[in-house]
Order: sequence, then structure tokens, then C-alpha cells
Amino acid sequence: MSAPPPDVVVEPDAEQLARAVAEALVARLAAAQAVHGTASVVLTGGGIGTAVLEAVAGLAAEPVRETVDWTAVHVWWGDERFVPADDDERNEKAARRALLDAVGVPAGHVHAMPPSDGEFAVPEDAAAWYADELAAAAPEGRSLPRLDVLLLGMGPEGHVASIFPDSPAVRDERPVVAVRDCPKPPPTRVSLGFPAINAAEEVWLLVSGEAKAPAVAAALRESTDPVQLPAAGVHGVRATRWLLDRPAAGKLPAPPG
Ligand SMILES: O=C(O)[C@H](O)[C@@H](O)[C@H](O)[C@H](O)COP(=O)(O)O
Repeated sequence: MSAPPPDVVVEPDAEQLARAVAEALVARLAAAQAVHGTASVVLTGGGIGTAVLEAVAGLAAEPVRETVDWTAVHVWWGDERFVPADDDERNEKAARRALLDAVGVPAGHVHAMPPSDGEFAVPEDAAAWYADELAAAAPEGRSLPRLDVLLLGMGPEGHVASIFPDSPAVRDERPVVAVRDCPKPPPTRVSLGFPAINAAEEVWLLVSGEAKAPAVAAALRESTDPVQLPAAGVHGVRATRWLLDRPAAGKLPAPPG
């Protein structure tokens, strides 16, 4: 089945983007729970990714808006920095602070990627372990669980998760990869690879700011090579959504008519 064409949503600014994505995320997780009893979300780090989690926490604090049963949500990560557990660079730490601790996702549902001061001395072993964790949550005969929404930020050169342009990860066919010598610090990371990202039901790319506008426009052109611009290579099975603020959308072609 080929992925449906991406849809593009443009909000006026980063704050309204975070709020709109938060509302859409809560609605999507609630809908998944209505069908399956549980929901799963794959988180991203980065400024807009964390702002979305803070906005979700704000919604969850409003009783009438509480539509998600957070005790029945599984949380995964698209990438993580291979640094000590308590390092402020950890995406996990930011997500716990922004949302997870406040809404009470059960500890066993928070599937963090391993830190560098835990069980694994090297990111290759951490990546292999995370692939096993995903497989353990998968239905029989599959290697990945149902991932309802997978959130991604994007760098100005088009990296997504920790898949950087023209790096080994961009050509790696494993679901989870170790990343070394990353061009953006910290240099050592663990990341989902394209096969896992592209198996998610919905992939949402959250992009804010003028600096990202050329990469957004390039990623949405069919001719763009994902090796050079990894964001061009991601899609959800059921939907791919580009959720932008107006500056990030600034270089998209004007809609016809
Ligand atoms: O791992 C990293 O180095 C960053 O977290 C990165 O992947 C981030 O998600 C994007 O660069 C978008 O970040 P912003 O939303 O902050 O621009």
C-alpha cells in the first residue's frame, strides 16, 4: 500500500502551532483508545516538540478537555541522546518534565531509549535493545507495535529523529540505529530508522521558523532525495501531516487558484 499524499496545515505562529498540534494529538489518541482501548505516541525532542507536550499538559489540566486516558497510553521516542540519564540533553527528561509526570502515564508504558550510564556501554547495544522492546510490544508475527502518532521535528538541513543527511543512518535498514559522529551535538545517539518511522499509522512533522522554510519546501517536492534530505523520506501508513507555522511555510508554492 503506498502512503497517501501528505497534508499541510499552517498556523500563524509557533505558539498557536503548539496548541493546535496538542489539540489534534489529544483527539487522535482518544480516537485510537476508542477503537483499540490503548493508544501509542512516539515523541520528539526539540523546541516545538516540547512546546506541544507543554500544551497537552495544559489541556489535560482542564477537566472538560480531558479525553485521553493517560494510563492507557504507551510512549516511545523517535530518537534520544546517548548521555547519562539525568543529563538535561535527554529528550526523555524534557518530556517527563513537560507532560509525562503531570498526567500519570504508568512507568511501564514509558519506553525510554537507554542512557549512557545504564545497562549498555555502547549505543549499538542500546539500539538493539530498543528494537527488542518494540518487538516485544508488537502483535504476534510483527516486529513493531501499532504506533498511532509519531511526532518528528526537523532540522534546517532536513534531519529527522537522528537521521542526518548523507549519514550511515539514512541508508540503514534496521528499525533502530546507533548514531555516532552526529553533526549536531551531542554526537552519540540512538534513533528510529526509516523502517520503523514509516511503519507508524500517522507521521506528524512539527516545524516552526523561517530557517526551516527551504527544507520544508524541498521535503515536499517529490524529486528530493531522502539521502540528502531525510525529511523527504518519511511518511505514515495512513497519514503524513506537515504541521507548520507561517514562517516555516514561507517557501511553499502558492496553492493553485
Ligand atoms: O536531536 C536534536 O538535536 C534535536 O532535538 C533535533 O532533532 C530537533 O528535533 C530538530 O532540530 C527540530 O528542533 P526545533 O523544533 O528546536 O527547531
